[in-house]
Amino acid sequence: MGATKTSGGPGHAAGLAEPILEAHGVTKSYRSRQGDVLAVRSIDFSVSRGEFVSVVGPSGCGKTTLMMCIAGLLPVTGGSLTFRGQAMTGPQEGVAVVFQDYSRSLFPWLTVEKNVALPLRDRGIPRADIERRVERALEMVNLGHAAGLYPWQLSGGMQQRVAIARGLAVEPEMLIMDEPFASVDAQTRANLEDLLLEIWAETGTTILFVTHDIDEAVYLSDRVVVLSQGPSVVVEDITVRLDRPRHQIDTKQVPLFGELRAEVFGLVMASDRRTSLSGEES
Ligand SMILES: Nc1ncnc2c1ncn2[C@@H]1O[C@H](COP(=O)(O)OP(=O)(O)OP(=O)(O)O)[C@@H](O)[C@H]1O
Repeated sequence: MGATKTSGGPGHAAGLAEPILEAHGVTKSYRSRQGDVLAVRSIDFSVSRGEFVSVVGPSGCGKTTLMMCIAGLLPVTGGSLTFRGQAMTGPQEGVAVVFQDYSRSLFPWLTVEKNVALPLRDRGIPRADIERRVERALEMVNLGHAAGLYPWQLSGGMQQRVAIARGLAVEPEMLIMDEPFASVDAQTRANLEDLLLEIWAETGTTILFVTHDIDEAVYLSDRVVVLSQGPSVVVEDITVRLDRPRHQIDTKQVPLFGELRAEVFGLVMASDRRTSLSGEES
């Protein structure tokens, strides 16, 4: 299965041009005892329906902050965010979030199926519908057999699959994933990446994915958005024209994969270096 310079996948089907998310001049600062901390300076980018977009940038540049704003969990300080053309003022029905730390996001006293059902109960979804959605979401992450187990009876990779199932059960139009595979070993990570690509192809859900891993960003995405050192701006928005479906070995051997990887790596390093040379923290 060779990967070439052509594109494919749900994000490249008809309708790609329709933006589901738009960020215009998004600014976010935090109040602290030492004064205001500007985390995000002015972010402009958009995501089309069905796209898989990764966000990378130096540590502390404001990736999580930006995702929290896009999820509607933090108010922006300036600029605007629109989801499906409507200004966002808080959490959206059609958006689900999966965080890195599954050990803190799953409730140990609830079974796997109850953990997955939780956000559906919060949304007042009828019981029969909840059962159907939980079953389907667990099947999608190959955990149908584990519905009655507790999180502490599962491996790290399985727990992260439960967290993904919980996001999928909401049947979101957009799934935000903040370093979801950072806490698992390399082999599990590769398996989870491929599982996520299969789910994306099957559901057509728009995915906004934060990662520190540049190979992962290039491997998974239609586009990689590179942020500067914080307070962040978008320094580059790179289109990944690698064939789909992708393959852990074959895709990574294609020259274009290496070129894209080097380009993204260079941008992140340059941004980091500019900051350390100037001695600026923000
Ligand atoms: N609640 C908060 N109060 C004050 N400052 C904060 C708060 N949360 C984050 N920050 C600051 O905002 C900046 C961006 O943090 P953020 O966690 O969004 O970056 P990040 O790119 O996700 O980091 P990493 O890559 O290390 O996970 C940092 O300077 C951080 O110290």
